[in-house]
Amino acid sequence: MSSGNADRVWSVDEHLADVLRQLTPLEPIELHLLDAQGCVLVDDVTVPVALPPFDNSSMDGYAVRSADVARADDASPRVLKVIGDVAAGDGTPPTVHPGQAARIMTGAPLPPGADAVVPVEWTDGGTGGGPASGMRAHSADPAGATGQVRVHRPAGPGAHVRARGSDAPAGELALTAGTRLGPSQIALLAAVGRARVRVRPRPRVVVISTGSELIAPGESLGHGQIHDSNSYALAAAARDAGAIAYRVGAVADDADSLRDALEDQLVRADVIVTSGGVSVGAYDVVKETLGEGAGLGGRGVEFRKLAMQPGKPQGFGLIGAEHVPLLALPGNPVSAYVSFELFVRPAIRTLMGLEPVHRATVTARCTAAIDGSPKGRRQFLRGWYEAGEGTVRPVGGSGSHLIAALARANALIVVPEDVTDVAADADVDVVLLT
Ligand SMILES: Nc1nc2c(c(=O)[nH]1)N[C@H]1C(S)=C(S)[C@@H](COP(=O)(O)OP(=O)(O)OC[C@H]3O[C@@H](n4cnc5c(N)ncnc54)[C@H](O)[C@@H]3O)O[C@H]1N2
Ligand code: MOO
Repeated sequence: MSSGNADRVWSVDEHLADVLRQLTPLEPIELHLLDAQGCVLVDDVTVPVALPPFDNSSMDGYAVRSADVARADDASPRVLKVIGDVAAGDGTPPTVHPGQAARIMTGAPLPPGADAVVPVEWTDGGTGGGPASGMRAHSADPAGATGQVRVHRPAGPGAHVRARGSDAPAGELALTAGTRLGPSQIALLAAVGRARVRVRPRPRVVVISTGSELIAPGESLGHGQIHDSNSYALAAAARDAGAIAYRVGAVADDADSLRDALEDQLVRADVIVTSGGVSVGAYDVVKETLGEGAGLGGRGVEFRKLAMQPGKPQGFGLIGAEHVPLLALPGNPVSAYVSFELFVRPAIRTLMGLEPVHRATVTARCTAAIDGSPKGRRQFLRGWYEAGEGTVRPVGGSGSHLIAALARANALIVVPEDVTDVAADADVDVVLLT
């Protein structure tokens, strides 16, 4: 499949729909918790054991029987016998009988017999003096776990006790399928004892830039050469979208080199993104190679013209035995990046099962006039969006080589197909890039 109906001009929405229609979310796999960060859970997770699993203290203090301290006050502190320490992790705490207290640490299990905790600040801390501000380290003062304690304030039943299951009872739904795993969801999974979870994995996105003029950053330029910025931009954008990016260095404008690179990369790719070589020049190697099927199998790549600026020439298809989606983006740096945001990012998010697949679009007041937007093409101008003011201003011009202006933008201003001029202070649609 080389170019389909070469004269047909596709709208942005038609191309996007065609790409997404041909993608299916990746098969779920089981991953360690941290490897699953940012991924979508595919199963409901229930709480296997109550959280917390046992009644425990929320304060450093003394585990008591609440009836013993019901009338304690500064004038007549209640004196209790200290029978030992209960530290966090203690499996066999002593039983607290009437008239007794056990020194207890935050998170330690409430000992049998006790039904409340008195914070150490409400006691003399076993010193025989005034209210304590804390406990001395057990290593420095082992005697603190014995002797007497004077309690100055009452603690009712359940005071400073975190009841078993008060966070999440056993059997309760912890997380529902479809939840994206951020740090707090990972905290909950770990807390309920899950080490691994089934999620849709991050797609492995192989980024290949093409062009015999391209030199790696860090190397000095000869005449006619430029640094390869697209493979960096696209790999970074792929990561930002949630993918694992494999950046392949620039491939020369030579069909055999590109075919070799694709054959090498197909085994590890869930998506392939190329940049350059898709317009109408004599060295447009991506079009030349993939348009002829590349001998790579799959359904082939179709090259199209889109009614957009930048990003007019685009290729899309499924290649190789595994029908790996390949998006061939134009080489101009702004065209490549804008195309990524509009088509590749939604593709990545679709494969991950993430919603929404698109960047947010808002309406904003455009503080400067725009003129000369190409008729019949949806234009995406770079802009700076001020959320607090609800305004946007164009940054740089419309040229698709303006990388410096792109780096100062945080949004794309959308000028519709049927609009060529926008008056200052008119409302425009803005795609937010952050
Ligand atoms: N006669 C016509 N010429 C062009 C047309 C057209 O319709 N008729 N379309 C123009 C448009 S629009 C675009 S976009 C570009 C797309 O060209 P290609 O995808 O074939 O890209 P290249 O020719 O390889 O490169 C274009 C431009 O971008 C620079 N480039 C390429 N790769 C990188 C990279 N990795 N890092 C930095 N810069 C890169 C390259 O040096 C060129 O300057 O075609 C127009 N021409
Ligand atoms: O479509 Mo090209 O991307 O206008 O520069």
